[in-house]
Amino acid sequence: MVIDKKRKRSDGHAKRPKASGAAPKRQKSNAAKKVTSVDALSWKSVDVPEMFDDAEGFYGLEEVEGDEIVREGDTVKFVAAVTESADDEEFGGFDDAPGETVAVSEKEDLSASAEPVAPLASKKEAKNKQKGAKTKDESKPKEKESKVSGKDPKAQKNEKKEKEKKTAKVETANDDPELEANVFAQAADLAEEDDDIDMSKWVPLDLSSQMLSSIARLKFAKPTAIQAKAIPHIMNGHDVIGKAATGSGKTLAFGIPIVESWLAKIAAGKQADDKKQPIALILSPTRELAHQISDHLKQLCAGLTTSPYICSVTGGLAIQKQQRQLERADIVIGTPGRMWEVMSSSTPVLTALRGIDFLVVDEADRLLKDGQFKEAEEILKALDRTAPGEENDDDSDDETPRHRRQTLVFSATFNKGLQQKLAGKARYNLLGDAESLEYLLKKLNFREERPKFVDTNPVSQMAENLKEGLIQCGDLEKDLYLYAVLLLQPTRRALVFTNSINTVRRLTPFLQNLNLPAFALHSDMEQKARLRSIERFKAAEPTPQTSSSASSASSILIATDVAARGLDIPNIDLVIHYHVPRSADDYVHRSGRTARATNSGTSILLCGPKEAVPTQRLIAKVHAAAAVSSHNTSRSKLAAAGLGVHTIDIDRRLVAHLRPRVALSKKITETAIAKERGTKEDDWMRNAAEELGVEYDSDELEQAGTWKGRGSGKKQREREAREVSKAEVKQWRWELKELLSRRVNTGVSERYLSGVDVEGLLKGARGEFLGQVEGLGL
Ligand SMILES: Nc1ncnc2c1ncn2[C@@H]1O[C@H](COP(=O)(O)OP(=O)(O)OP(=O)(O)O)[C@@H](O)[C@H]1O
Repeated sequence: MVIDKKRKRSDGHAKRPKASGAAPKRQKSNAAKKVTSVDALSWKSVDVPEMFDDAEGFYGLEEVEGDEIVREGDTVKFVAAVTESADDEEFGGFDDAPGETVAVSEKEDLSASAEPVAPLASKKEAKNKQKGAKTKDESKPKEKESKVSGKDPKAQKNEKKEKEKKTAKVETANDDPELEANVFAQAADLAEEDDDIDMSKWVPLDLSSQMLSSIARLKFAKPTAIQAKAIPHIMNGHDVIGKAATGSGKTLAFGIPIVESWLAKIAAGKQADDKKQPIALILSPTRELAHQISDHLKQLCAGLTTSPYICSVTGGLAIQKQQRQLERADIVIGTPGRMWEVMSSSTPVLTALRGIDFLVVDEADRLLKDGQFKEAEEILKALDRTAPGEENDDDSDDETPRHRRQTLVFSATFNKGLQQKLAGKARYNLLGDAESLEYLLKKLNFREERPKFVDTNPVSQMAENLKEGLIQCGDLEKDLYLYAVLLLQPTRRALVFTNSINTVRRLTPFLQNLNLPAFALHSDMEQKARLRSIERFKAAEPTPQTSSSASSASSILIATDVAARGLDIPNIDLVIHYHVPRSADDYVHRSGRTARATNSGTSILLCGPKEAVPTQRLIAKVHAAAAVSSHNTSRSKLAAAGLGVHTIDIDRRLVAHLRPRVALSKKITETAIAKERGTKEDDWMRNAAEELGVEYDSDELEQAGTWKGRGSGKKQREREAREVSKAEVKQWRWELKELLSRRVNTGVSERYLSGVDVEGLLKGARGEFLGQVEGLGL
């Protein structure tokens, strides 16, 4: 049968039930049908790429909700939906199952440099913003703007054009081609855009005209809340502790005043080229974040006639090169481990860094409390120590703070007690807290007794446009539900968080076997492999959220908490917590990888029976403050209600259809992992035996190592998996391929399919659905 008409759902989206709140109800559509003529169906044209203009056949045919093609004998009938009703079905919950052992926990030092990232608003968006801003208050702001720069807007525009021309010639501040390429591509894009943008909302911050035009190039028409509040304090010379939701622009909140200060120094001729003196040191907990901050600042500076030299100092890259870069750096962004390595081995570098005007501690709560505590503390001590021969040198007090610099501390999460301590309202208990965050923050030696505390999200820590959901499932069903969510939730990029490296190692091939584009990221990976994963994740062309009710992501990153902080990757619209995070703060940061800036996004917790209690506590902690302030309800009640997080009522019959393919993929994955592990162990034992000069017999050792204690079941399964033959695995692969070549039948009667082009109808690229599915209802 050839159908050359092209049709599409008129609303462009799969119909979804409304979020059901706390009550776990499932809704299902049950449309009445009537036989109708082909022309009476709601045909709609769809846009197809030019290359398919002449194509005939099925291309462009999409499911229309409720419409079906029925063949009875020799007659083909078209059946259309007339009405729709929904009936509710009680959610029965799932059977408990033994939990998966989370074997390897991750060390929190991180690696891999991320390429520059900074989603710039689309041209259309920018124009809309601009229009909106201009119609609101047309005349006043313009006056103000010209007052700031002392020039009329036309002159400013010309000056801006001139600067753009010059920028192309300006010596670039970077010489790492890998890290630079993206920055310049984006800078070039910006240069193409010559639209005027109303910057009046920035005027109260009293920025230089150079800076304003640089921000205009980024199309940021107004400062975010944290920028509006923190920038004036920093520019007035205060120490600042800034707290604001994830994705709310904290990087530029400290970046803009630092660059402004550098520009002022240049203008005053204080920054002599012969004796380079960095102006700022920014400490970041992860390499990815360090490179991202560096790229973000470079983008900001791309519009300046002269740019500060920005360099990142992180592990995984050649140390000699970084030492050379440091010698001419104006702004240094580093991870504590590598920073300390470089500083402690070079007196000139150390001396230069002692003269910085700004010390920034980004993601302070994490940087200062985990494995990097030691190095961070050493760096802080070294910065404050007065070097022999320098003024104020005093042998009796080697660690006299010089109080030259401003200290800026930022994060989305600071606990309440700490906030009070930082604001000088509580006493430090140094003796009892030697290893605590408070202690180290004391070490920061703020030059003011009371640093300015800016909190733009005192009530809720979560991003404004974030939807949160929870799916209850058995521990051993998490893989199944992960796969179902990835198929059911329309997504461009999805980020899946786990608590262990082993789970990342297992889930990545598991999803790949199911034809999903999954990449891994954890701290045990080689630096280059980590970089590649992030690049691939970012590079995959995001498919627009389609009308199809089952659209899988263009790319999926499976990561440990190494990706939880700071990463700003565009178009992540789904975060899945495969394991419930270890702390409420981790939940906030993980979820914050989506719904950034003005974008929206979804965060979904997969919760097994054993995780129910910690999950409840976590939700209560994250959301209770918001609810208490708005409803004056007790915290315990709110915790029980699972406030702020919707229980997602996923269609269990549909999920059951996915079970066979998930089971096959699991078997294939676990067999491959067991075999690989077996070979590694075998090699290790063989080498050890050789070194000891004894004969190696793997069977004998295996027998000797058999015990019946904890974990013996897992060992037994691994042993069995190692014995699976290649032919057997091949057979499983073939079966899985066959299953994946068919769309999941969501209830379309087989009767309807007989005699129709079944092949054509069943073929789905990534396990899509044949028939209507209702998504997750979030
Ligand atoms: N004034 C602005 N207007 C619009 N977008 C902005 C503005 N300032 C920054 N952004 C964009 O917002 C995004 C998030 O910024 P940033 O990474 O600084 O957030 P953050 O608050 O540090 O987040 P996290 O807590 O997750 O580290 C970036 O893509 C950035 O380019």
